[in-house]
Amino acid sequence: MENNEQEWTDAVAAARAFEMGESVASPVYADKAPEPQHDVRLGVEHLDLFYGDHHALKDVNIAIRDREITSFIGPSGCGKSTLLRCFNRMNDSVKDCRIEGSITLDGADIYADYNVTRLRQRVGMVFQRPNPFPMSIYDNVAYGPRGLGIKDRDELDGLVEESLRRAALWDEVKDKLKSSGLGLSGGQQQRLCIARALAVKPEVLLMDEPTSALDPISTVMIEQLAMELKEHYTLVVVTHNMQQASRISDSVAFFLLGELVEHAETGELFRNPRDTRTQDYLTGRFG
Ligand SMILES: Nc1ncnc2c1ncn2[C@@H]1O[C@H](COP(=O)(O)OP(=O)(O)OP(=O)(O)O)[C@@H](O)[C@H]1O
Repeated sequence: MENNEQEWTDAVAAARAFEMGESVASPVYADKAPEPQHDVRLGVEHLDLFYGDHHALKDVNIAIRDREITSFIGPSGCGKSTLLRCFNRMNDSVKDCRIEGSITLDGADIYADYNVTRLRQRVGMVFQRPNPFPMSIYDNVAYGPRGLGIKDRDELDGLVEESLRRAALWDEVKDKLKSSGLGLSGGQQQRLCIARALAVKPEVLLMDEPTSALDPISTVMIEQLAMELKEHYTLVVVTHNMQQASRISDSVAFFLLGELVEHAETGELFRNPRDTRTQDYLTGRFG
């Protein structure tokens, strides 16, 4: 399946969810991970993930802190998106995907007895390519709340406006809320998708290469937006863009071949990587 088809399928699956009610040692530097400034929101312990026989994540341990931006970097195929998708169980629908270990959200194991609809309401996702639904701007944002049973027009109006404001799009679209979301520019569409994710009042926002399909100006807008959003949300961002990771992240995790090699404060990781594999990647020796 093409990537964008997969993303569309995932986005629809997430939205629909609202309607239904080789063996590698532990991360070398796990003990030197950044000192927590904020509470741990997502905790990953001894996570192994297999796609059939393929061991895609290997004994991953990481703590994702609240109201910070954590970026995942690493060469293509190292497992960044796979881990991101575990956080709201988007891999559940992947045939032959199996996980071992635990992921907790505020201490509760999301792979134990956890309501997946509730999980996807608390943990929203923004994909690489903007994927507005083929409906009006208003209906795109109201889609999730309606799926959660909100019917009151004033309440929906309030949620739509608040979400579009938070996504820094309100001023640009307030006079054309009935127009199709597909008529917006790429950067506006991505902000619309962020507004759509915010409308169900999530606590965590996952972003999978959210700017890789955008022009530089739209990229800057999304980066600024992400930095504003972290005041209220926990953000996890997959990016191939090292400058972006260094600009927006509080901490950065470097993955290689399914292993979390190093997780450190952003300045520390870029200035003083502890693992030679991280150094080699950052200096362009591979990847
Ligand atoms: N649905 C799937 N079924 C089988 N294998 C998969 C599936 N999704 C990913 N993989 C494999 O798992 C490994 C990790 O993939 P993943 O997409 O998580 O990597 P990534 O680091 O996000 O890569 P990229 O930067 O290219 O997006 C790769 O070898 C990939 O081919």
